[in-house]
Amino acid sequence: MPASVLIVDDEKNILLTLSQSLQLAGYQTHLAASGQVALDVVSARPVDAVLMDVKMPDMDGLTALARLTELKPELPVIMMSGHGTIDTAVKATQLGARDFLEKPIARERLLVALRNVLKHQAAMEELRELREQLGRYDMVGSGPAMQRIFSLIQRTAPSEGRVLITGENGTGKELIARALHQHSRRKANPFVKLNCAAVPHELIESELFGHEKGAFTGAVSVRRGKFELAHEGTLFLDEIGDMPPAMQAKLLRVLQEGELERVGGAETLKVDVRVIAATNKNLEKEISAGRFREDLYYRINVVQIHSPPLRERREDLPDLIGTFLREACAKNGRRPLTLSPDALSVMSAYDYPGNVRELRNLVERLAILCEGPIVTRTDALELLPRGRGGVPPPVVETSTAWTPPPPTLDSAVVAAASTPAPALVAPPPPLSAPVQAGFHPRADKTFREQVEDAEREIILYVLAHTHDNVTEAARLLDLERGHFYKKMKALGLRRGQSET
Ligand SMILES: Nc1ncnc2c1ncn2[C@@H]1O[C@H](COP(=O)(O)OP(=O)(O)OP(=O)(O)O)[C@@H](O)[C@H]1O
Repeated sequence: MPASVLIVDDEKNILLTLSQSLQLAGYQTHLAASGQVALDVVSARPVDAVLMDVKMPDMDGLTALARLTELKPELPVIMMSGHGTIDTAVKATQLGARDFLEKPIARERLLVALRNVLKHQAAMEELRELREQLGRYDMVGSGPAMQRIFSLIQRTAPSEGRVLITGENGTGKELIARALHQHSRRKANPFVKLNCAAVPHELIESELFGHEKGAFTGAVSVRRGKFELAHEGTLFLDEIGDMPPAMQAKLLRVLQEGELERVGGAETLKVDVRVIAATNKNLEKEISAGRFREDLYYRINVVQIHSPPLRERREDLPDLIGTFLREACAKNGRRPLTLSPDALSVMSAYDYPGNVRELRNLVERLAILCEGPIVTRTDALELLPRGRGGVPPPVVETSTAWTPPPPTLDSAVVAAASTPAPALVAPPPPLSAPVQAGFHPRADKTFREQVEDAEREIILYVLAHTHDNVTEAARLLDLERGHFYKKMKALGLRRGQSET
């Protein structure tokens, strides 16, 4: 769609000349002979940029500029004047104008200014989108379920096929949708999301299709809907099972014909959008209950990706916890925490009814509250809600130690593209460390001896984790290197013991 520019000037000749120049350069133009008309146009039509004269009768350009920025803060405005003084230019910039052109305006100068503001606008939108997505693209997990998901993403993303993502809340459905978009041919275009459960039923139509000014009470200006905003990109319809039946019929029409009308509008708009839908409901049951249209189900369910609950893929827990712990420590400005194997087994036994979202929150809480450099079994037990999910296992001797997180989706997809082998992500070998960080009171030892045993275990564990790197081990335990050596000596420890 060509960008549309609103030109505002009380001189008809100027309006026509500028309009002609812009149309020749491929822009769509709207004309307004006064500030008030400009405000009306902007609230009635989608406009991408405004070119406005400063000196106009009735409402001068600077007043109109102030009102415009109030109405549409993101809309770029270029001011122009034949009597331009530095003062006016400064004032215009303070009021939010993106550029200031002096009349008579050379065509080239005008086109450059316009290109710049539109480019800047697009970059800002991209940045906003990127910020929103930051940290949400990397999909962690290397177990069979995640490998199946990676493989489906890899095969489905480049196609135009609609995808239905199913799974409980917090299992990563949105991440999968974003990954599909990121690895599709549409990735340079918008990814737009609508959560059908979060919008009141009476507003969902205007959210999806947009509305004209005055279409209903509160429609004070024209608004593009999510379909229009996602043109040439991807529209992610989250919680589609909550879409009201009347809307399901309208959605079906857009999916079949690629056409829609804004609410209250007569013009038919063509849209090119790939729809990805997600639900935590069983849509087949919803169809049997008469709450979901069968024909819509078949339209959206070309490929189905199921994201299993976390309790059914516990093998991903070490990677997820490791990644979240690293992120949370960095975010909260603290040194990386190390998770003891016993803390990991406590955390692995819990059921996570809120799935990965709950795990992420719990780990962030750990990164804030845990006092020592190592997360112990006690820390983990204190963290988990009581009476829900799995029972923490008894303390057992374990050699399961820290495993670094595997590659993220990006590298996994690349790897899979060059190697058709079934394993998209090869989990790194576990570190073999004879570790036991739990505490068992013993009658045959003094308190001092038991403290020393515990110190010995911690030091051996950290040495195993750092492959016997004493400097790194001391850093992890927050000890001076010299002090750490002394401690090892006092406890009868030497390097190399941790590997045995
Ligand atoms: N495999 C994963 N790797 C890393 N983070 C993940 C993974 N899966 C989910 N998450 C994180 O868990 C949180 C919830 O994920 P997301 O919003 O994608 O779930 P959802 O299934 O769409 O949830 P809802 O159904 O409630 O909308 C996010 O913070 C996301 O980054």
